[in-house]
Amino acid sequence: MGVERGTGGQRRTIKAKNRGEEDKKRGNKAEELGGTPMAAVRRIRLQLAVNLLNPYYFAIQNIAVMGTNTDSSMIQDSNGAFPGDRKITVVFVLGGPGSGKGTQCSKIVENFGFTHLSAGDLLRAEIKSGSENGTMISNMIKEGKIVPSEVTVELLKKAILESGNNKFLIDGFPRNEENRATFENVTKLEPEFILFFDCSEEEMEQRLLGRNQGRDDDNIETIRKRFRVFIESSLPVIEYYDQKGKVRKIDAMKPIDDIFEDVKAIFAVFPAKVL
Ligand SMILES: Nc1ncnc2c1ncn2[C@@H]1O[C@H](COP(=O)(O)OP(=O)(O)O)[C@@H](O)[C@H]1O
Ligand SMILES: Nc1ccn([C@@H]2O[C@H](COP(=O)(O)OP(=O)(O)O)[C@@H](O)[C@H]2O)c(=O)n1
Repeated sequence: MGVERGTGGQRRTIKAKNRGEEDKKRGNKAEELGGTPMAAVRRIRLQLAVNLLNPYYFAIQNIAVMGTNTDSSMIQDSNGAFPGDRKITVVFVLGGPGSGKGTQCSKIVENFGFTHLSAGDLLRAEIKSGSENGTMISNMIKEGKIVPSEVTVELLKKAILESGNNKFLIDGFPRNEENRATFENVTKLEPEFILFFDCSEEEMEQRLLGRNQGRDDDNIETIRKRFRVFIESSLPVIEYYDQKGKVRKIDAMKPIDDIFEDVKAIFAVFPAKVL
């Protein structure tokens, strides 16, 4: 399956040569935002170094992949005690801004008992919490840029470890190659598949302008920047998984309930939640 941009817009296949370009640009542009992203990464690395001196932290953070099942992984602490023999299932939910990822995730949660982890929601909660990374994250989101992966992966890892569930929809992640590689290195978790919502820019733009959630980034200028980032940085990740046969593409131009019928067919491999 070729991964193409938009159903109704100009269709073009995005080649892997774009991969990494946004990451390079972001590195150069980081200083424009006061050098804060790199400072945040340094802070996290320093914190990790301090944490490694703490035996309890080491015990809960040492995620080991057990067994030979390649579709799912077992995640355990170094003593085999926390969080127990949890078999973790991860589905990445990707698609352009406004393609309907969050809307469909809520329905999957209701019907299939997954826990929904939206990378964007976790980042926005981090801003609200008054975290020292808050200003940097807020600046990146206002610019439609991708927050350094160390920050986002830490938030996802914490949410997974704190959850009692073992099935996760990770929405809006991985958004670039760095997100993907960092998550894989840190958690050793491999997604079951990637649910990809394919929608034209025209439709996504209309939806975002009507979303009305008071988000700083749902204005026309930032929306267009987010579309560019999606094409340059996120589509190559979808192509990467497509080459592994892991992409389940959904026509996201349809009405919400029709889309969910298609989603349900894909999730039929998982047991339905007992209501
Ligand atoms: N299939 C659809 N048709 C029309 N509007 C939709 C559809 N899916 C979602 N929406 C609306 O579009 C907006 C963006 O949807 P959302 O799920 O927040 O997208 P994403 O999480 O991909 O950014 C929301 O206001 C939502 O209610
Ligand atoms: N993996 C991610 C996900 C979101 N983000 C940031 O959060 C913003 C909003 O992402 P989102 O997933 O909540 O919303 P949509 O752009 O999909 O509507 C993005 O434009 C990025 O600035 C990020 O940096 N890294």
